[in-house]
Amino acid sequence: MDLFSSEKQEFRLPDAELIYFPNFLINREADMLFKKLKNETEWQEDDITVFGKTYKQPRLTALYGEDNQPYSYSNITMYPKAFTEGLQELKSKIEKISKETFNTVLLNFYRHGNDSNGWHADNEKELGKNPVIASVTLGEERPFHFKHRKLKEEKHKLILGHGSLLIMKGAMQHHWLHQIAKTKKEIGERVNLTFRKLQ
Ligand SMILES: O=C(O)CCC(=O)C(=O)O
Ligand SMILES: [Fe+2]
Repeated sequence: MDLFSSEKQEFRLPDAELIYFPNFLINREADMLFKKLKNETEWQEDDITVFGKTYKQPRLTALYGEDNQPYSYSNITMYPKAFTEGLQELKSKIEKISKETFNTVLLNFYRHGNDSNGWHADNEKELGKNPVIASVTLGEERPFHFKHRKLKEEKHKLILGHGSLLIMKGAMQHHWLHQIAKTKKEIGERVNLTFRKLQ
């Protein structure tokens, strides 16, 4: 029996459901997966255009999916590679604990503290009405900031640790924004996976 993976924190928030499993993966498993994903993922470095100016996206990304449906966000269109066995295994484990299903995973590789993911919501049309997003963290822990679009006092931070799983669901992607901010601290690498369901 895995005592750790059943430990669960549920956050009561207006217009959102947030569930956190700090020890979703045991350390040894998380260490192995971090190395494997860091080395074997087909990472890409995309350009983003903001107000007519083009920048390098401040992190590496990769998309894997069960079918060939492309995924577009922030003026970037990504074409999925086929799920690997390792990703498939992780997906099954998440589906079991969350009782949800997923068909796509977007991976982010934060190389250092200057890599980030700016304020956004995962509210693309193809994710359906109330997207369920399952987010796994490996490697360096980073704070995950989230704030309500209208209720200004609703601004929070959750430290996402190595081997953790965060589920965002309900109306969260309509009413809240989230980010991984840059930091000047000397920190290590982090791999994040967000499992999603494209309709
Ligand atoms: O790196 C994270 O924890 C968040 C990633 C994220 O928000 C995204 O890929 O949409
Ligand atoms: Fe996101």
